[in-house]
Amino acid sequence: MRIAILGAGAWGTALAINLALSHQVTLWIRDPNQLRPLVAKRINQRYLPDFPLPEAVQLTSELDVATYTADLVLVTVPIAGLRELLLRIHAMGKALPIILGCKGFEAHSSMLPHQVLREVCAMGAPFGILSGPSFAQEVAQGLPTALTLASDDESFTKWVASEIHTAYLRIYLSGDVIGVETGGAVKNVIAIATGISDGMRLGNNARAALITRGLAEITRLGVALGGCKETFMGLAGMGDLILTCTGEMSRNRRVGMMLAQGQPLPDILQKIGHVAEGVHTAQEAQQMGRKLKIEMPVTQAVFSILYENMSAEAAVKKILNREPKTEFD
Ligand SMILES: NC(=O)c1ccc[n+]([C@@H]2O[C@H](COP(=O)([O-])OP(=O)(O)OC[C@H]3O[C@@H](n4cnc5c(N)ncnc54)[C@H](O)[C@@H]3O)[C@@H](O)[C@H]2O)c1
Ligand SMILES: O=P(O)(O)OC[C@H](O)CO
Repeated sequence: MRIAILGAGAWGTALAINLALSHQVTLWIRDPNQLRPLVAKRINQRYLPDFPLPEAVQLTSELDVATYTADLVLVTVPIAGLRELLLRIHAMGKALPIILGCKGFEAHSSMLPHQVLREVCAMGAPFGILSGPSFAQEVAQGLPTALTLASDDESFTKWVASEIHTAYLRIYLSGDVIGVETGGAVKNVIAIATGISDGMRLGNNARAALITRGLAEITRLGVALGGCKETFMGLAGMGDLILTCTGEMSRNRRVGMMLAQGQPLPDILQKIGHVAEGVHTAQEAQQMGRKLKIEMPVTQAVFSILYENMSAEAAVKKILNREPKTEFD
């Protein structure tokens, strides 16, 4: 199969390396200045160093070249670039089957990735969401990884899963697009919270509490948005939450650890040099929680630290001083 991967950050590059084992892969790079060194060295030095691109991966910064003969398009740009990219695809006038790999809510509209897709490309081509616990470096290394592929179209997910699963990449199917996307978006906010907690050396008990109560608020929001409760116990819910809250490779967790050291957010983002989707998603999730009257104390705490100048110490105190309540709503 011919697969176009649109977005040459860590995630797009890792998927290109993995999928090139069994498919013809073209990797689209938005920035021509990033394309030149990639073509010359065949290593994505900025976003995924140490992993050479197999010869089979073709490289281009021309969107029509990348998608011209593609049987499947995998979108791996950050959510901030999703709408612009989809508008460009739409303008080409082709109804391409698309898998979305970004995690977050769109800034200002609070839309999930598939909602942006539906708004921009109402052309009726099937689409799906690929999510779950997956650090790009480990996928590039060929280490075992399990992902969830969600779509309204079961025959489409079955076809895509049969094509993209490999010996080390196992794909589970789901019909719950909203649940899978909400889990992938909000886990990044909770990972910032656990990073803050670990950076403050609040201990293992505090981290376990944040993960568990974080899962409770992700589930409340996801169900209110139309997701299924059980999805949040799966790979795109609890699975990705555990990975991102505990894995040293997580950019969102690292943002939290640096916030705990008192570093200013712009400096942190510059040092990380990659997207940390939880930073913007904290804003959108906090607003949605308020609008839908859903209790999201951990998200609120991260929002207050990021956008309301609240100290991490004050945020911790506020969470702990809440009235006792029953564990399950
Ligand atoms: N890295 C991972 O382990 C991983 C795993 C699963 C999912 N994801 C998701 O994939 C998405 C991309 O993450 P990443 O890790 O590849 O990011 P990254 O920071 O490694 O790379 C970002 C890439 O997107 C490009 N970019 C930045 N702004 C853009 C815009 N406005 N329009 C188009 N392109 C833009 C950059 O040039 C770069 O190529 C995110 O939503 C992330 O949550 C990442
Ligand atoms: O490094 P993070 O925090 O963006 O997390 C990457 C992936 O989403 C983990 O599944």
